[in-house]
Amino acid sequence: MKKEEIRRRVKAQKALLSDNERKEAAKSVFAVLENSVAFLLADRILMYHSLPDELSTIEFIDRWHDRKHFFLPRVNGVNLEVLPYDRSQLKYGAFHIEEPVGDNVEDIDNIEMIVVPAVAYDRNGNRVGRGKGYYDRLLAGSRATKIGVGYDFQLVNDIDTEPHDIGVDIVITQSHVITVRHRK
Ligand SMILES: Nc1nc2c(c(=O)[nH]1)N(C=O)[C@@H](CNc1ccc(C(=O)N[C@@H](CCC(=O)O)C(=O)O)cc1)CN2
Ligand SMILES: Nc1ncnc2c1ncn2[C@@H]1O[C@H](COP(=O)(O)OP(=O)(O)OP(=O)(O)O)[C@@H](O)[C@H]1O
Repeated sequence: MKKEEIRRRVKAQKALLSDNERKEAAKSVFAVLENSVAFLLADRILMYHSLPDELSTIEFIDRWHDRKHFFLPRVNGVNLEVLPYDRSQLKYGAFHIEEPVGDNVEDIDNIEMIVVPAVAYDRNGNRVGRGKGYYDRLLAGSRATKIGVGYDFQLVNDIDTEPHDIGVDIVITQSHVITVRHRK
Protein backbone atom coordinates (compact mmCIF):
# COMPACT_ATOMS: atom_id res chain seq x y z
CA MET A 1 0.00 0.00 0.00
CA LYS A 2 1.13 3.55 -0.71
CA LYS A 3 2.32 5.61 2.25
CA GLU A 4 -0.24 8.37 1.68
CA GLU A 5 -3.09 5.87 1.68
CA ILE A 6 -1.81 4.31 4.91
CA ARG A 7 -1.53 7.72 6.60
CA ARG A 8 -5.12 8.52 5.63
CA ARG A 9 -6.53 5.22 6.91
CA VAL A 10 -4.64 5.21 10.19
CA LYS A 11 -5.67 8.78 10.91
CA ALA A 12 -9.33 7.82 10.43
CA GLN A 13 -9.02 4.83 12.76
CA LYS A 14 -7.25 6.82 15.45
CA ALA A 15 -10.13 9.27 15.49
CA LEU A 16 -12.49 6.47 16.55
CA LEU A 17 -10.61 5.53 19.73
CA SER A 18 -12.03 6.30 23.14
CA ASP A 19 -9.82 7.66 25.92
CA ASN A 20 -10.07 4.33 27.66
CA GLU A 21 -9.00 2.40 24.56
CA ARG A 22 -6.00 4.70 24.21
CA LYS A 23 -5.03 4.18 27.81
CA GLU A 24 -5.43 0.40 27.73
CA ALA A 25 -3.47 0.05 24.51
CA ALA A 26 -0.52 2.04 25.85
CA LYS A 27 -0.59 0.07 29.07
CA SER A 28 -0.48 -3.32 27.37
CA VAL A 29 2.06 -2.39 24.69
CA PHE A 30 4.50 -0.93 27.19
CA ALA A 31 3.96 -3.88 29.53
CA VAL A 32 5.21 -6.13 26.72
CA LEU A 33 8.12 -3.80 26.05
CA GLU A 34 9.23 -3.65 29.67
CA ASN A 35 9.28 -7.45 29.88
CA SER A 36 11.34 -7.89 26.75
CA VAL A 37 14.94 -9.04 26.96
CA ALA A 38 15.94 -6.16 24.72
CA PHE A 39 14.52 -3.61 27.17
CA LEU A 40 15.93 -5.31 30.27
CA LEU A 41 19.39 -5.34 28.71
CA ALA A 42 19.32 -1.75 27.49
CA ASP A 43 20.27 1.14 29.72
CA ARG A 44 20.40 4.08 27.32
CA ILE A 45 17.07 4.35 25.56
CA LEU A 46 15.75 6.93 23.12
CA MET A 47 12.01 7.34 23.70
CA TYR A 48 9.59 9.69 22.02
CA HIS A 49 7.46 12.22 23.89
CA SER A 50 4.01 11.30 22.64
CA LEU A 51 1.68 13.50 20.65
CA PRO A 52 -2.06 13.14 21.44
CA ASP A 53 -2.60 10.72 18.54
CA GLU A 54 0.27 8.42 19.51
CA LEU A 55 0.51 5.68 22.13
CA SER A 56 1.27 7.64 25.27
CA THR A 57 4.83 7.22 26.55
CA ILE A 58 4.39 9.56 29.53
CA GLU A 59 3.40 6.94 32.11
CA PHE A 60 6.05 4.53 30.90
CA ILE A 61 8.84 7.11 31.10
CA ASP A 62 7.62 8.13 34.57
CA ARG A 63 7.70 4.54 35.73
CA TRP A 64 11.22 3.78 34.55
CA HIS A 65 13.17 7.01 34.51
CA ASP A 66 14.91 6.27 37.83
CA ARG A 67 16.17 2.93 36.54
CA LYS A 68 17.08 3.64 32.91
CA HIS A 69 18.75 6.52 31.11
CA PHE A 70 16.10 7.97 28.83
CA PHE A 71 16.71 10.34 25.94
CA LEU A 72 14.34 12.32 23.75
CA PRO A 73 14.68 13.69 20.23
CA ARG A 74 14.84 17.40 19.47
CA VAL A 75 14.17 18.80 16.02
CA ASN A 76 17.03 20.90 14.70
CA GLY A 77 16.35 21.91 11.11
CA VAL A 78 15.99 18.72 9.09
CA ASN A 79 17.73 16.60 11.71
CA LEU A 80 16.92 15.13 15.10
CA GLU A 81 19.29 15.64 18.00
CA VAL A 82 19.29 13.30 20.98
CA LEU A 83 19.33 14.77 24.49
CA PRO A 84 18.88 13.33 27.98
CA TYR A 85 15.36 13.29 29.37
CA ASP A 86 14.80 15.53 32.36
CA ARG A 87 11.17 15.90 33.30
CA SER A 88 11.59 19.40 34.68
CA GLN A 89 13.49 20.66 31.65
CA LEU A 90 11.14 20.12 28.73
CA LYS A 91 9.95 22.79 26.33
CA TYR A 92 7.49 22.74 23.45
CA GLY A 93 9.46 22.67 20.24
CA ALA A 94 8.68 22.23 16.56
CA PHE A 95 5.35 20.49 15.90
CA HIS A 96 4.32 21.26 19.49
CA ILE A 97 6.21 18.27 20.89
CA GLU A 98 7.88 18.52 24.29
CA GLU A 99 11.65 18.42 23.84
CA PRO A 100 14.74 18.64 26.08
CA VAL A 101 16.55 21.97 26.39
CA GLY A 102 20.27 22.69 26.65
CA ASP A 103 23.31 21.61 24.70
CA ASN A 104 23.97 18.18 26.15
CA VAL A 105 23.62 16.47 22.77
CA GLU A 106 24.30 12.74 22.87
CA ASP A 107 26.13 10.74 20.23
CA ILE A 108 23.63 8.33 18.65
CA ASP A 109 26.30 5.60 18.90
CA ASN A 110 25.77 5.59 22.67
CA ILE A 111 22.07 4.74 22.40
CA GLU A 112 21.26 1.05 22.84
CA MET A 113 17.53 1.05 22.13
CA ILE A 114 15.25 3.35 20.16
CA VAL A 115 11.48 3.33 20.51
CA VAL A 116 10.53 4.65 17.10
CA PRO A 117 7.16 6.36 16.59
CA ALA A 118 5.38 5.81 13.32
CA VAL A 119 2.04 6.00 11.60
CA ALA A 120 2.27 2.31 10.64
CA TYR A 121 4.55 -0.74 10.49
CA ASP A 122 4.39 -4.00 8.58
CA ARG A 123 5.57 -7.52 9.50
CA ASN A 124 8.93 -6.94 7.85
CA GLY A 125 9.67 -3.98 10.11
CA ASN A 126 9.05 -1.39 7.41
CA ARG A 127 7.57 1.83 8.71
CA VAL A 128 5.65 4.86 7.53
CA GLY A 129 6.28 8.04 9.49
CA ARG A 130 4.83 11.50 9.25
CA GLY A 131 6.59 12.04 5.98
CA LYS A 132 9.44 14.31 6.93
CA GLY A 133 12.18 11.67 7.04
CA TYR A 134 13.47 12.67 10.50
CA TYR A 135 13.69 9.15 11.84
CA ASP A 136 15.05 7.71 8.60
CA ARG A 137 17.95 10.14 8.82
CA LEU A 138 18.53 9.44 12.52
CA LEU A 139 18.29 5.66 12.26
CA ALA A 140 20.63 5.53 9.28
CA GLY A 141 23.50 6.17 11.71
CA SER A 142 22.48 3.82 14.51
CA ARG A 143 23.01 0.19 15.43
CA ALA A 144 20.57 0.36 18.37
CA THR A 145 17.71 -2.12 18.71
CA LYS A 146 14.76 -0.39 17.10
CA ILE A 147 11.30 -1.00 18.49
CA GLY A 148 8.07 0.11 16.82
CA VAL A 149 4.98 0.50 19.00
CA GLY A 150 1.40 1.21 18.02
CA TYR A 151 -2.26 0.32 18.04
CA ASP A 152 -3.30 -2.95 16.38
CA PHE A 153 -4.49 -1.12 13.28
CA GLN A 154 -1.05 0.47 12.91
CA LEU A 155 0.23 -2.94 11.87
CA VAL A 156 -0.62 -3.04 8.17
CA ASN A 157 -0.20 -5.69 5.49
CA ASP A 158 2.51 -4.19 3.42
CA ILE A 159 4.21 -0.88 2.94
CA ASP A 160 5.68 0.38 -0.32
CA THR A 161 9.23 1.14 0.76
CA GLU A 162 11.80 3.50 -0.64
CA PRO A 163 15.57 2.97 -0.56
CA HIS A 164 16.11 5.48 2.28
CA ASP A 165 13.61 3.80 4.62
CA ILE A 166 15.06 2.25 7.76
CA GLY A 167 12.95 -0.40 9.46
CA VAL A 168 12.56 -1.61 13.02
CA ASP A 169 13.67 -4.90 14.62
CA ILE A 170 10.57 -5.52 16.73
CA VAL A 171 6.97 -4.31 16.37
CA ILE A 172 4.69 -4.38 19.41
CA THR A 173 0.93 -3.78 19.31
CA GLN A 174 -1.75 -4.85 21.75
CA SER A 175 -2.31 -8.20 20.01
CA HIS A 176 1.00 -8.81 18.24
CA VAL A 177 4.70 -8.98 18.93
CA ILE A 178 6.73 -9.35 15.76
CA THR A 179 10.42 -10.01 15.76
CA VAL A 180 11.75 -9.11 12.35
CA ARG A 181 14.31 -11.47 10.87
CA HIS A 182 17.14 -10.85 8.44
CA ARG A 183 17.54 -7.15 9.01
CA LYS A 184 20.78 -5.60 7.92
N1 LIG B 1 6.21 12.12 19.51
C1 LIG B 1 6.91 12.29 18.40
N2 LIG B 1 8.04 12.98 18.44
C2 LIG B 1 8.75 13.16 17.30
C3 LIG B 1 8.30 12.65 16.07
C4 LIG B 1 7.09 11.90 16.05
O1 LIG B 1 6.62 11.40 15.02
N3 LIG B 1 6.43 11.76 17.24
N4 LIG B 1 9.06 12.88 14.94
C5 LIG B 1 9.04 12.06 13.81
O2 LIG B 1 9.52 12.40 12.78
C6 LIG B 1 9.96 14.03 14.93
C7 LIG B 1 9.13 15.27 14.68
N5 LIG B 1 8.51 15.21 13.40
C8 LIG B 1 7.19 15.51 13.14
C9 LIG B 1 6.82 15.67 11.83
C10 LIG B 1 5.51 16.02 11.52
C11 LIG B 1 4.56 16.16 12.53
C12 LIG B 1 3.13 16.51 12.24
O3 LIG B 1 2.35 16.81 13.13
N6 LIG B 1 2.72 16.44 11.03
C13 LIG B 1 1.32 16.67 10.69
C14 LIG B 1 1.29 17.26 9.33
C15 LIG B 1 1.60 18.71 9.40
C16 LIG B 1 2.66 19.14 8.45
O4 LIG B 1 2.75 18.61 7.34
O5 LIG B 1 3.43 20.02 8.84
C17 LIG B 1 0.56 15.38 10.74
O6 LIG B 1 1.17 14.29 10.80
O7 LIG B 1 -0.68 15.47 10.77
C18 LIG B 1 4.94 15.99 13.83
C19 LIG B 1 6.26 15.65 14.13
C20 LIG B 1 10.67 14.10 16.23
N7 LIG B 1 9.85 13.92 17.37
N1 LIG C 1 18.73 9.23 4.96
C1 LIG C 1 18.14 10.26 4.34
N2 LIG C 1 18.88 11.27 3.83
C2 LIG C 1 18.31 12.29 3.19
N3 LIG C 1 16.98 12.43 3.01
C3 LIG C 1 16.19 11.48 3.48
C4 LIG C 1 16.73 10.34 4.19
N4 LIG C 1 15.69 9.57 4.56
C5 LIG C 1 14.58 10.20 4.13
N5 LIG C 1 14.86 11.33 3.48
C6 LIG C 1 13.86 12.24 2.85
O1 LIG C 1 12.80 12.52 3.75
C7 LIG C 1 11.54 12.61 3.07
C8 LIG C 1 10.44 11.87 3.80
O2 LIG C 1 10.69 10.47 3.78
P1 LIG C 1 9.56 9.45 4.24
O3 LIG C 1 8.25 9.77 3.59
O4 LIG C 1 10.10 8.07 4.09
O5 LIG C 1 9.44 9.85 5.78
P2 LIG C 1 8.87 9.02 6.98
O6 LIG C 1 9.64 7.76 7.16
O7 LIG C 1 7.42 8.89 6.79
O8 LIG C 1 9.14 10.04 8.16
P3 LIG C 1 9.94 9.89 9.55
O9 LIG C 1 11.24 9.19 9.26
O10 LIG C 1 10.14 11.31 9.96
O11 LIG C 1 9.07 9.17 10.47
C9 LIG C 1 11.77 12.08 1.68
O12 LIG C 1 11.62 13.16 0.80
C10 LIG C 1 13.21 11.57 1.66
O13 LIG C 1 13.85 11.90 0.47
